[in-house]
Amino acid sequence: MDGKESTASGVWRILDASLNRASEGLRTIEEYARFVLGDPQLSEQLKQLRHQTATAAEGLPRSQLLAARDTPGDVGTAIETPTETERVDALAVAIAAAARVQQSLRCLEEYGKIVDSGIGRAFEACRYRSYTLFATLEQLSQRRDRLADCQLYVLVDGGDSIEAMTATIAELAKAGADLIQLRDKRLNDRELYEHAAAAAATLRPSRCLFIVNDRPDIAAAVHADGVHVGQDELPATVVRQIIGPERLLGVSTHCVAQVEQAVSDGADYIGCGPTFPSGTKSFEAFPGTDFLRDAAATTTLPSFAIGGIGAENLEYVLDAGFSRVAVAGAITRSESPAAMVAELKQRLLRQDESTNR
Ligand SMILES: Cc1ncc(COP(=O)(O)OP(=O)(O)O)c(N)n1
Ligand SMILES: Cc1nc(C(=O)O)sc1CCOP(=O)(O)O
Ligand SMILES: [Mg+2]
Repeated sequence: MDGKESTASGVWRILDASLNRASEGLRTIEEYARFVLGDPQLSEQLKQLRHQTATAAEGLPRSQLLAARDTPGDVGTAIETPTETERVDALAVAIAAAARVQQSLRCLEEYGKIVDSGIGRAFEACRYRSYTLFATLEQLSQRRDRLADCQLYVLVDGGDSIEAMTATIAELAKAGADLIQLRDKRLNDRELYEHAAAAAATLRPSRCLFIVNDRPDIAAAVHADGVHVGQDELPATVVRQIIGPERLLGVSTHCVAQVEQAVSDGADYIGCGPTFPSGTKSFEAFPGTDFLRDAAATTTLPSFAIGGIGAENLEYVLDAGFSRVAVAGAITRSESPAAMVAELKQRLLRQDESTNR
């Protein structure tokens, strides 16, 4: 082989190896989105990118790629970096795969230009698309991580004053509430914003997440951790556009069809209820614990049972397969809110340990 020929064969070997690396990496990431995150939208988008990459590769004759392949003669197969053999968790696997995909797409783009400038452009489009998709994957994974250990969600209203409300939520967070939602239908926009800003500032140094009910605009304005919307508020997909990729999005569900819709709309968690008659909000129908069982069988998304739940009926919720609850009256109407938070939390944690969630 003369110098020219060996350069040409080297280029085909790069293209062959890069194509294999890109498609294997994309499949690795797709499996994470599908089986770990269980996110239908992201899985579909990753699949589309895998297909787009395969389409871009149609410009590279397969016979030529195969003819240039020489795995035993590859001087790089024996080179291993220390980090290559270590992956701490599934996300680390996906992130490492994402880095390999981007490097491979860049190689395909640059060396593909030698074959045909159109091929370079096709792989460039794949690379740009991968940046956005991989960022979405990491952001989604981070949101899920934040919720992973959250079990007790407390809904509070604005109280008699901002000072009284912040004192209450600080106490609840200290006692073990994992998430606190500001839900107050009496306040006007300005008042709600001021209460939410104070609540967000109070909880920011704690490990307790702060969620605003109903209002994505206010959640974003006060830098809350997330927003919760029901079936009568803006659609979840629109809410996501308002709050961005980093904030949590919770959706109320009352039947299995709504659970499925919330999952496909990209909710980070769902509320499932009403479970029992509630002193906080009146309902005409109660899907009850049957719905909790159905919801638990439908999704792996963090799911909080809600509606009339307290120490006296928690066992029925736990029996239905839930180890997460959202409560208002059981805490706020208790003589000792902090003690009630501690009691519910302890029982939820015990349930979690026994079922090894
Ligand atoms: C955690 C959680 N689950 C359900 C709800 C109820 O939301 P929605 O149906 O929108 O009713 P309102 O709370 O707005 O009256 C919730 N707020 N939180
Ligand atoms: C606001 C709300 N939404 C529900 C639903 O099922 O969607 S139940 C509910 C009331 C929650 O308060 P309490 O714990 O006092 O019953
Ligand atoms: Mg609502």
